[in-house]
Parts: sequence; structure tokens; C-alpha cells
Amino acid sequence: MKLDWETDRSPDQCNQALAEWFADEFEGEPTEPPLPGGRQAALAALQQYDASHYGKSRNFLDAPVSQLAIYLRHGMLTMPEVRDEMRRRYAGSPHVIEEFLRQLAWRDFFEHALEYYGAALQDDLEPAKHSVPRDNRLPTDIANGTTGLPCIDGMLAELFETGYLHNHERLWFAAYFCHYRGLDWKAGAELFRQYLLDGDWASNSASWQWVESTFASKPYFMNQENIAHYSNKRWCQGCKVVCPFKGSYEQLQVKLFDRGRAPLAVVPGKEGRS
Ligand SMILES: Cc1cc2nc3c(=O)[nH]c(=O)nc-3n(C[C@H](O)[C@H](O)[C@H](O)COP(=O)(O)OP(=O)(O)OC[C@H]3O[C@@H](n4cnc5c(N)ncnc54)[C@H](O)[C@@H]3O)c2cc1C
Repeated sequence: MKLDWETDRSPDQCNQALAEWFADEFEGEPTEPPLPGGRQAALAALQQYDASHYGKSRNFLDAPVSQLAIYLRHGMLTMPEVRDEMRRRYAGSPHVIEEFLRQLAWRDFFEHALEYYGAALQDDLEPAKHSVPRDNRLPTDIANGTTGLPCIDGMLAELFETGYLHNHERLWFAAYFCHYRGLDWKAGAELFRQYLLDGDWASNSASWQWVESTFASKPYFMNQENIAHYSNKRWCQGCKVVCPFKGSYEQLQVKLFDRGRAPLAVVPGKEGRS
């Protein structure tokens, strides 16, 4: 079937064509994507994105990020195009886009990792740098977004409804999944691939392994202070639950990793690559 997305089909016709094309692949009615698809929309998003405050603000949920990963993931933009456009636009002040290009380089590195490791990237690349066992199920409270923790359920609702999560939310959720729930990163990575519009095999699996410490020298985890600060207290204000993330990094390290076994050189990851 030939699909000409950019020219002769209305959104309704595109949805209809998709529904027929992927009839056995999804449940429910087709829905409008949160971002317009296609090459023209991708180029417009690239041209409109103001990266001048990216370095200082990217870790904050309220700060505008580019959302270009969705277009990169689906081949609507290439990494060299994004890099060159940013370099051209910020030629007079290259330091402004240093952090943006660094993140793009991570994406490039993860694609090389996938090329190098192949299917092995979907399995532990190294032993975890802790000795806490993992359970490979996806618990129903997570699958349904009903864990009872407002922040985690908020992130899950956002994932399910929009197909997007900010990088910091991805890190927090992955740390919750692996370290606070003791679950296998592969089940979490599968959940992300299922719902993220930019879900892929390279950045997704490599990032989950980075959080778990099977592709990094230490596990990444966060505390409540970190979530409250970078989310501008989005969920913490008025939160009534007993917060599992409350405590210093030193206290949480003991709680998460020192369960009667000697931890393997665990160092608290405050920000790391996030
Ligand atoms: C657990 C976990 C799972 C992830 N899964 C995916 C995934 O399936 N697909 C995906 O594309 N990215 C994934 N990422 C990386 C990152 O979170 C997204 O690329 C980014 O949040 C996409 O939003 P954006 O385009 O607005 O990014 P921006 O912050 O605007 O960044 C610009 C571009 O740089 C690249 N980039 C930014 N942050 C990262 C990062 N931490 N690692 C690698 N590249 C980065 C992306 O290509 C992004 O489009 C994951 C990160 C984590 C922690």
C-alpha cells in the first residue's frame, strides 16, 4: 500500500489507512498523535526550537525541550541535519548549544552501541554493580498506572496518554522500576517501547541499562528532593503518601542496595548523565 502522508490525505484518511494497515497490531480506535507527523512538520519543529537555554534548563520538566527524538526515531530528520542546523544558527555563540550537541552525541553513541552489540544490547551487557536480585514480571499496578504514588502514576498517565516523557521522568521512572521495585530493566524497556512515540532499540535499552548499571559503573537513583526540585513540586506539593524516595542518597543507598549482601562499589548517582 502506498501512503502519501504529506500531500493527498487528510488526518482522518491517514488514521483510516493506518487502522487498516495495522489492523492486527493494536487495540482500540486510532488516535491523533500529539505532534504532527511528516518531513515538513519535522523541519518546522527543528527550525522553531530555541535551544539557547537548553544547557541550563534541560533537567527541569517545565523547560521546553525539543521533542525532536520522535522525528529522529522515524527518519523524518537525521542527526547531522539537526547538528548542522544548530551549528549554523548558533555560529556566533557555539557554547550555547554545547549541551544540546552532547545529548545528540549520546544518541549517536547508543546507535553505534546497537550496531556493535546487535541483539545483545537487549540483554545485560555487564553484571549489575549491585547484588540485589531482579524480578522479570511487569506488575499490574505499573501496567495500569495505579501504583498509588502520585508522581509515578502521573508519569505513567503521561506516557500512556501522550507517548512522551521528559528525559528526567524517564530516569526517575526507570530508577523506581529497577531499584525501588526490584524489577528487571527489560520489562520496563518493553513498556517504554510500547508507548513512547520515540521508543527505539538503541537509546531505550542503553538508557535502561545505564540506570540499572549493566552499561554503567554505578546504578542511577534519585531521591524526593531531586524529583521535587526538577519537577517544581508538580506532585510533591500536598502529597499524602509515605514517600519511598524520601531520604539522603546515603540512606537510600543502604535501603536499596545493602540488603544483607555486600554491595559492589555502589556510588549514589545524583545527576550523572541526566
Ligand atoms: C530510561 C530511558 C529510556 C529512554 N528511551 C528512549 C527512546 O526509546 N528513544 C529515544 O529517542 N530516547 C530515549 N531516551 C533518551 C531521552 O530521554 C530522549 O531522547 C529525550 O528525552 C527525547 O526528548 P527530546 O527530543 O525532547 O529531547 P531533547 O532534550 O530536546 O534532546 C535533543 C535530542 O538529543 C537526544 N537526547 C537527549 N537526551 C538524550 C539521552 N539521555 N540519551 C540519548 N539521546 C538523548 C535525542 O535525540 C533528543 O531528540 C531514554 C532515556 C531514558 C533515561
